[in-house]
Amino acid sequence: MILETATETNTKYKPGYEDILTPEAISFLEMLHQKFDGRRLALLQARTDRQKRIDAGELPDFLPETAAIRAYDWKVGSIPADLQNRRVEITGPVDRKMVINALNSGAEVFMADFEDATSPTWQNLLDGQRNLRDAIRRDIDLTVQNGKTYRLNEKTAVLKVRPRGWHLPEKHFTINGKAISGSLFDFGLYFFHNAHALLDRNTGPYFYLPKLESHLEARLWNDVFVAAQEALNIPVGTIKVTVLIETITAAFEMEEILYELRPHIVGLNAGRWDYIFSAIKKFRNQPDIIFPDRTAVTMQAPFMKAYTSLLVKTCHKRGAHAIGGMAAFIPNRHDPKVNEHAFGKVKADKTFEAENGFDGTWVAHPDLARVAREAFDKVLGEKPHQKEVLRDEVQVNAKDLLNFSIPGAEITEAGLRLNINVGIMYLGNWLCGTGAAAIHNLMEDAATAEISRAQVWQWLHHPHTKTSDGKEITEERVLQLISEETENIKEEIGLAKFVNCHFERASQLFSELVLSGCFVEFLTLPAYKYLD
Ligand SMILES: CC(=O)SCCNC(=O)CCNC(=O)[C@H](O)C(C)(C)COP(=O)(O)OP(=O)(O)OC[C@H]1O[C@@H](n2cnc3c(N)ncnc32)[C@H](O)[C@@H]1OP(=O)(O)O
Ligand SMILES: O=CC(=O)O
Ligand SMILES: [Mg+2]
Repeated sequence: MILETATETNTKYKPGYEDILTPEAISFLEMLHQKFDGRRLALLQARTDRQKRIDAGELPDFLPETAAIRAYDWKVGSIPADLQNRRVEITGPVDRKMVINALNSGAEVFMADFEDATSPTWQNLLDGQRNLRDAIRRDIDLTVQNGKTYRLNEKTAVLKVRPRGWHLPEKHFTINGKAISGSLFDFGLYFFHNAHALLDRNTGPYFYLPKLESHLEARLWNDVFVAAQEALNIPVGTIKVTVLIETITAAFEMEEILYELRPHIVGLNAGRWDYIFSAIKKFRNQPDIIFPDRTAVTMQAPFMKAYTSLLVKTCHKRGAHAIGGMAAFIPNRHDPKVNEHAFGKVKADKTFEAENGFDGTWVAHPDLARVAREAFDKVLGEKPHQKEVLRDEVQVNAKDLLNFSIPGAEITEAGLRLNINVGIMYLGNWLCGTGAAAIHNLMEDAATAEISRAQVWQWLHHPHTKTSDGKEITEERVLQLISEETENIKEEIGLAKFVNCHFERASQLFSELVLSGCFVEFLTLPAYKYLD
């Protein structure tokens, strides 16, 4: 193993977890940090600079300087046998029970999530690393309080891991006084401990990459992978990744992202929730762009249809898989009516994706795997994917990607109230260490909650925005609704949870996020200071 730590380092971290934070693993993280953190910070600055240009009226477009990449004939690298059929991928946090349940769910793939579905407490992250390490080695039996035991089935899903996005620091692990990036921390520890073990088991180190905003950010990941593989004497190209196209700027650089990562990339995923959030965020200061109620921004909205069709076309042109996103409807084993509703909604969503040319999709809950499978089986039959469907008829231009009109949709009082309720509910759960929760029978995570708070911000900061009843959305009105919804939440969850999980703080944080004159880039950034 070649681990060069070029300069003296003064590394500090929270004690405990010595089995994960071994001296060798720490050297590996130091190497990644020293080599790549400067570039990461420069790319984050580039995001800020670009936002200023967008605010000044510059609209995203396909890049003239990379026209050759889009014009020439090339394909992504080889795709391993166990990533050929990805028709159902379950996602979930890295909690021990959920890891076992997800691996046993019957889905082809399990994406273990350190990102949207995880509140990044030190304990969640390090326990998560342990859980994945043990799962790979099939040493993960568990008995819970009620006596129920969990162990892995003979056949389990293929494991992928989603590290945090480039913007998040890991404050509990500092090198020369600087927090390491959450991305490098999550990726680095998982890769260091498991890459060889995965290869010994005829699979590989597979990842999902979230929230990229440009192909230069993809280039950084590619360079990280090359360095990581070289350090562990693993052939370059062994790591395989799927990139989430979940920012509006990345939608204009899908070919370039595939190109930058071509030794390592096997697919793109349509991360719909962050995509909607990104559209609201990037154009928040444009006076003529305003989004209606969250429930009205569906996959049938023109800009969502344009982006998903282009994603399928781009992937298939380059030999990559196109993977669909998350329908947020969650079943409830104790309520047949909720179940029926969720199954119907998910069936429609997955059928639309399969017919649109996607090769597979995400589900949020084990009980949804069957519904998604049926929809994809119907279109794929025995084939592992449908990459031969080139979608040549799809002609999507910049105007289509930026056409945010949704005919007939409105901003309503109910939509405003729901955004406030969900935003506070989610933040309270997150502060309490839970990164994904069923709220009003919908899966809520960091991406969906971002939409809720970004909408309230936008409606408040666009002058004279009114709900459909003609009433203006003012600071006083929003504060009144926040106060009412905080009381409703207290009643719903009970005083003990309200107090123990700091829901009052969640409510305060939500107010600050929506009232702030400056839009806060990610809600997880200010909230992170409260996490242990
Ligand atoms: C926008 C995006 O980024 S989407 C991707 C990120 N988001 C996610 O991954 C969310 C994934 N889903 C979840 O976390 C969960 O389904 C939730 C929180 C929404 C609901 O979870 P619960 O309230 O526990 O659901 P429910 O009580 O119906 O669960 C029934 C069983 O299924 C298990 N289960 C539910 N969802 C999952 C999952 N995604 N993975 C594994 N097991 C699961 C539960 O652990 C429970 O197991 P048990 O019977 O052995 O105790
Ligand atoms: O990560 C997925 C999304 O929809 O956001
Ligand atoms: Mg996301």
